[in-house]
Amino acid sequence: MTTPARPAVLAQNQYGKAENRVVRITRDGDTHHIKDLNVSVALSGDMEEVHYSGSNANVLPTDTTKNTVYAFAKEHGIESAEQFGIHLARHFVTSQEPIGQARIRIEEYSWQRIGTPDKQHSFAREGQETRVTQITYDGSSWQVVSGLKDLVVLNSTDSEFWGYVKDKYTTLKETHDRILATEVSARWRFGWTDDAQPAPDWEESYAQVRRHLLDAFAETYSLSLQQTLYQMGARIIEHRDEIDEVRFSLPNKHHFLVDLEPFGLKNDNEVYYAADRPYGLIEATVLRDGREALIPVDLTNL
Ligand SMILES: O=c1[nH]c(=O)c2[nH]c(=O)[nH]c2[nH]1
Repeated sequence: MTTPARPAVLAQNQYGKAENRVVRITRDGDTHHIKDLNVSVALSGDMEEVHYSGSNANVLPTDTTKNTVYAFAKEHGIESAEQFGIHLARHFVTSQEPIGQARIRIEEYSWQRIGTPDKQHSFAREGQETRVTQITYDGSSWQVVSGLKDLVVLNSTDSEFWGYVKDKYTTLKETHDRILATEVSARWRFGWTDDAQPAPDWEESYAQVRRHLLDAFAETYSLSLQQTLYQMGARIIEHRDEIDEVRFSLPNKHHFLVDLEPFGLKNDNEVYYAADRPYGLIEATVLRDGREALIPVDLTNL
């Protein structure tokens, strides 16, 4: 029997439970460890019928995907966000015939120990960045893209901006000493794609990539945020063999010198107005030479 022609055909589709908030405590005697994740599951595969006719025969309920996240937190623990995402993706693809691909996105919120050394069960939520990862698995090949967002950094000197194009609308004054500040959103893609290769040490990798990124921001004498961006990416590519690609989205958090002359005061790079908008938005990918750029251009969707 041939299927009737349809004027409207189903294209890309995925489904799953988004934003499963899971907190896992591991008790090592009196020393407790905490992992705090927000896990989103998106499954795709042979899902035409549920859309066309409403048959749910191939549909693993999103409620089940939620339960799986919590059950896996108990059964397998959460060694790292990446490892946990890999476990989940492998499970959905290998246990359900109609599911051809799983995408697991995870945000991780970090907690710092507080309290006395004899009581290792109190924590304060760290106000800095959110760690993120996205795991995609199609039954044979992995893609792991990790990163961070909302990491605000500032250099109070060693930043200049001059020598730029000037047309009839240009009013910006050249500067040889300015504040450079940004809220880093970065994603890095691992070269690891195959179960046959040893997987990276995900926790160590995150710590080292973050360190190189921050060191490069702090140590670069900047002639533009674009130059600083490239230095941050290059430092990661040069020091971390497991990473093939880094993408940044860097809002330039402008700090404008306030004119204090009306008050008879000299402003010698001391008092700034921190503008929140509009902001320059500097975005680029830094790639290991010879590799393909695969991280999406728009990081707000990742
Ligand atoms: O680092 C900068 N890059 C720019 O492209 C730019 N444009 C601008 O107005 N200020 C800055 N700063």
